[in-house]
Amino acid sequence: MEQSNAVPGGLAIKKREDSDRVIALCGNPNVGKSTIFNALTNLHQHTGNWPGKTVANAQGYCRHKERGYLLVDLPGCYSLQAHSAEEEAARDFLLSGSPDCTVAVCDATCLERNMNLVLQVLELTPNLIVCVNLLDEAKRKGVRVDLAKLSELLGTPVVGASARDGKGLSELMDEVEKLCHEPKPPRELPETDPEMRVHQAQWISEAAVSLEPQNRSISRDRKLDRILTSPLTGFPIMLLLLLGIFWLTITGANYPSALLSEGLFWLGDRIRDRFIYLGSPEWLTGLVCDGMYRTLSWVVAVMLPPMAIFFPLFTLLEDFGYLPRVAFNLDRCFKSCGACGKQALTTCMGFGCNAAGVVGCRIIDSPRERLIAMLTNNFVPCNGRLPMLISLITMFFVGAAGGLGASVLSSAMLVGLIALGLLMTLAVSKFLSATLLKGVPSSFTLELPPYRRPQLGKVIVRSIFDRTLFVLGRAASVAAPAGLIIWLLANIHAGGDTLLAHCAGFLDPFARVFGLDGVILLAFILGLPANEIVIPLIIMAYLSQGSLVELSDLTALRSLLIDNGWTWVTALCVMVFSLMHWPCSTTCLTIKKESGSWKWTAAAVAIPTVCGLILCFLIANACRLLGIG
Ligand SMILES: Nc1nc2c(ncn2[C@@H]2O[C@H](COP(=O)(O)OP(=O)(O)OP(=O)(O)O)[C@@H](O)[C@H]2O)c(=O)[nH]1
Ligand SMILES: [Mg+2]
Repeated sequence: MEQSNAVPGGLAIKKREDSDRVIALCGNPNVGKSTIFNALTNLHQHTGNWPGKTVANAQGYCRHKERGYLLVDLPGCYSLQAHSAEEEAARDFLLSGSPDCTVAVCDATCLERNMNLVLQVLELTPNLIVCVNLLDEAKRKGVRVDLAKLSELLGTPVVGASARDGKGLSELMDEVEKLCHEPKPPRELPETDPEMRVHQAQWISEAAVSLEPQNRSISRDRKLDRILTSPLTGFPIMLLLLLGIFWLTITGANYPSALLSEGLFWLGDRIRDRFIYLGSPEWLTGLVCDGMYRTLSWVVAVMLPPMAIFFPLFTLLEDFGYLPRVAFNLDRCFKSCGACGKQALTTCMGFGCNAAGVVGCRIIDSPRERLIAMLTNNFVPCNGRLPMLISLITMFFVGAAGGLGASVLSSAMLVGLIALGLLMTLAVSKFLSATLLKGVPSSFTLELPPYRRPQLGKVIVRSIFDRTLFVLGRAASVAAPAGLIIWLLANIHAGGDTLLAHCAGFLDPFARVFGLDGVILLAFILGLPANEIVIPLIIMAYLSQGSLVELSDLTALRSLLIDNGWTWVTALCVMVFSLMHWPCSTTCLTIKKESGSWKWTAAAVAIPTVCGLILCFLIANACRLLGIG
């Protein structure tokens, strides 16, 4: 049986059975709540080494000793006096009284700061378990926590854990079971005044924590911070790291991409033979094999390898704790444009997926700055657009010949494009904060988390299965129907010409003003559900118009594009337009949901599109005037 009841905090609790117990996981940001939640529920909440990843309550189911538990992962908060939307979500859920038991997750390396929240929750409910997490890190830093003493002082069960290695979780669930099935009677605790609580927290943690004198890892963190966040070295290192990531992505993806497309096309031919053998009518063979299957193969071959390399590399940096340092470096730039430095974090999330970046904007407290961050998130290319940019750079600017020089040049061009996107983000943020969204930038404190050694194997597996295959699945589910539409457009005749020719012809004069053509613009329009399918659609459309060539590699693709009138100027305009045009439909719907307004959603569509069109117009016409391209 499934039972559902809405509770404050924006979450409808869905129990499988009446006897299921509800467990809330609360705690300061970045202490490992979602890691514990994922380990117990086998779900995939976003984890990473920076505060503020979880922005809304999430729930998952787990069984322990034949009993069912519903776990609720709450956004991190420092206190129950909610200052931001996600703190409010956490507080409302705890105050609603629906959890049977609350687990307060603490960071063993800085217990004192965590104690404040623990004491506040304790005033709210006696059914509390304190989970002291990150014990492995504490050990490395010479911090020792006396768990028994802590339990005695707090009067609640205390469990130690290293959640990332799965240690202590079974003990935690044992305590949860005990507490859920023998709940403590409510006790009347007077509400402590905040200053008293601070002293109490200090006193408790001093009594329970002992420090070994030498502490090399803290001084190592400081040294590293001095290099990574200094005004002199911070920016060049950021650019070099980005260059390195793209270089690895481009060089690493080349060979598997070619292999995949060869394999998939070979399979396509076999499927076609089978269709013919079974006597399928020509239109059906064309529809399935040339329309749906081909588009799908292109999406898989072009997207899978770069994504399978880019995502793990990016996640490694995220888990290492580099992203907040990027935010720190870019803070001054964003602030001088009237926006919030935390926007750097949401911009980074946009690299994975713009919709995720938009949801992540909840970490920005001021509504004005949050809106600016949402409206400009699309200026960073998401993973659906990166492979397209990479293949165009390879085909038109570097040559598919390969070699170290070529791949470094490709990466440098990509970094240049991303720098352009970032510049546009800043320029548009400045424009918005001077016009429609006037205001003074608010100050914020962004905690720089300790550097953590990422778990290489786990990161690779997690980013391939959780992220790459998810994004690919979404793209593929759109690619097949889009392939079908383009095939139908290319094969249904009206008035002596195909529908595709009519549509492309209609758009052509307008598109040419901006250095594009009708087919390209049509592909961008049909690519609204997912950017990944734009290039496959362009290929399909050109192929259906002319002779059918076997497109086994980028050289063949380049000839196809050149045969259809492309020059490097066209490629440049397509790249710029890909960087700056309307967000995909998922991102648009997310912006509507987050901003609650169709007006701002329309602005989020119009702003990048207008910027892209202006830039393309300038590029195309400057080249035309100068007689180049
Ligand atoms: N060394 C170590 N790292 C851990 C442990 N538990 C979690 N982490 C890492 O700590 C970071 C933060 O973990 P999350 O689970 O995302 O933290 P959270 O409390 O959900 O964070 P927010 O949602 O931002 O409040 C991640 O990089 C984890 O891999 C642990 O026991 N040991
Ligand atoms: Mg979390």
